[in-house]
Amino acid sequence: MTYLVKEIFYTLQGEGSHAGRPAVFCRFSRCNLWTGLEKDRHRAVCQFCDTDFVGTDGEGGGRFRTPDDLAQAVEQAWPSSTKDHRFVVCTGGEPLLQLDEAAITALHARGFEVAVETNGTRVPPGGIDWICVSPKIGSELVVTSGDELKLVYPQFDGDPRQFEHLDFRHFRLQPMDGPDADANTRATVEYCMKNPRWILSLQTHKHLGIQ
Ligand SMILES: C[S@@+](CC[C@H](N)C(=O)[O-])C[C@H]1O[C@@H](n2cnc3c(N)ncnc32)[C@H](O)[C@@H]1O
Ligand SMILES: Nc1nc2[nH]cc(C(=O)O)c2c(=O)[nH]1
Ligand code: SF4
Ligand SMILES: [Mg+2]
Repeated sequence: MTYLVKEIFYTLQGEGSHAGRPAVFCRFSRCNLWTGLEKDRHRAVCQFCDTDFVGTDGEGGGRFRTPDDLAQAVEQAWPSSTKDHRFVVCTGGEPLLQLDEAAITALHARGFEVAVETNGTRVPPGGIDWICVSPKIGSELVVTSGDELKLVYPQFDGDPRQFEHLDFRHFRLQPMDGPDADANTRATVEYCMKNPRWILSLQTHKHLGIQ
């Protein structure tokens, strides 16, 4: 199994329940809901993606031939040799197209707690410590339990109530970034205030000007 990775970098988790926590981000290449090419965006299942996940040419990116090669690259991005508080967020692209149990085991062996950001269309391998599912309207959601459900809002036909029966500990609503970001943020604040089951998730890294 060769892992295709767009980039690996150290920053703060910007979103969701772990916002503010130092983390290495491992951004896998490729997604099953969009090619990542602008020419295809209008016909993609997921059309609002804010991320470049094409190729392996980003900071720290590359092709990693073994689980341990991947874990070593993640460890290299962590700032200290102590194993305290090590945290990696596997994202993408869609990380569950590539992340397997062997990679998770290798990351654990180097002391990392492993979180995943997924669109919820692929069954996760065992061993993940924190699963954040962000459903995309128009795709089939197969991951119906996890730690955090983080819905980008608003999505056409995407009434948040349709997810409330699912088995997640935290329900988060994140304003859709893009041309209507300000209006989407106001709508998200209003929705959370009217429906306190949902807690606002801001993309704080974008406001902080960090990766
Ligand atoms: C780029 S995705 C990668 C992980 C996975 N493919 C997924 O969709 O969850 C990481 C997170 O960014 C969110 N996201 C993507 N585009 C966004 C946008 N325009 N505004 C707000 N959140 C966005 C996704 O919903 C997801 O929670
Ligand atoms: N700082 C920071 N936090 C994030 N949380 C989720 C991200 C993602 O792209 O998956 C992301 C990201 O790209 N940067
Ligand atoms: S599913 Fe995730 S990575 Fe794929 S296009 Fe949508 S937001 Fe981007
Ligand atoms: Mg991002």
